[in-house]
Amino acid sequence: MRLSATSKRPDPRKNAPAEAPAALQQSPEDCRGLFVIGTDTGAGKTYVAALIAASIRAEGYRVGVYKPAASGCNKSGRTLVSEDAQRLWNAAGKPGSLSAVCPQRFAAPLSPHLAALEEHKELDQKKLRTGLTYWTRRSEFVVVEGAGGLLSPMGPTQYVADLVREFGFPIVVVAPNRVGVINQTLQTLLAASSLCDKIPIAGVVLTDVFPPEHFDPSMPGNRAELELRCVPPVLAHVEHGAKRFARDLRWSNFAARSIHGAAPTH
Ligand SMILES: Nc1ncnc2c1ncn2[C@@H]1O[C@H](COP(=O)(O)OP(=O)(O)OP(=O)(O)O)[C@@H](O)[C@H]1O
Ligand SMILES: C[C@H](N)[C@@H](CCCCCC(=O)O)NC(=O)O
Ligand SMILES: [Mg+2]
Repeated sequence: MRLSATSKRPDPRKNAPAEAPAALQQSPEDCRGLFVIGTDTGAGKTYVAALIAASIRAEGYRVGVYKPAASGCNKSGRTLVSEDAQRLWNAAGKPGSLSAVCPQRFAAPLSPHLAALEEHKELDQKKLRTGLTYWTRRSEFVVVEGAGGLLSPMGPTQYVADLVREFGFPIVVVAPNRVGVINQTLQTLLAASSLCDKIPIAGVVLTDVFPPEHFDPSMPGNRAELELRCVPPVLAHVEHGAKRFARDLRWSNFAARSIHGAAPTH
């Protein structure tokens, strides 16, 4: 770790300052990260990514959170608010600035580039990538959340998978505990191994998106089925409403530096 000021880990019991002082800025290539993808939109990425960010923060690290673009944002006065960005930012302890968590926000609940077009704008491909540097410069760890699934479009010819490949952080696949999850998870893992073949897959996290009263008979057995069929490990099963992971997982150990040395800056 090449921190210019100190290599000592901050005391997790003390409130970290909202903004890391300039002296704590580090080389972006030292930042370790995870890229949280889902089997689909609404799979539970934000819920799980927030728990991961909070867990790494509780280990005592400075955590950044990044969502390259969000759609389906709500209007608050004249600005568009991404609920995902807010949740991630809160979980990470409100580091840096909220607008840097998700610099490109659009209203329509569509693929971000189509949502941008609805507003007569263009999704800025460069900013999707450079926005990450804000976090890699000031954080020991960064948790990135995609939009939709791995093959959800991020432009006319671009996909979430392109960002996963370019950022170079290990993948966490979030899978919703409902009937259909086996097929969706295996398809996502296949797509990742084909489109992002150099990127390690840390594992799968199953999450109870529905409360117990929405029981479907696949729910009790989905974890075992996934464990049987997936090559990467099923790292966790997050129960509905859980505030933390049931098992004490050190998420910092699953995160890694970008395989490219540094995440892209252009
Ligand atoms: N373990 C859980 N307990 C309670 N609610 C959950 C859990 N996991 C997911 N959810 C809920 O399921 C819904 C979908 O989850 P979430 O918003 O995290 O999905 P997403 O994959 O981030 O979606 P998007 O593609 O819009 O980013 C949300 O209402 C979320 O609160
Ligand atoms: C509107 C959704 N919630 C999501 C975008 C999902 C795009 C899915 C496109 C597709 O795969 O068909 N936006 C977001 O994560 O910010
Ligand atoms: Mg989300």
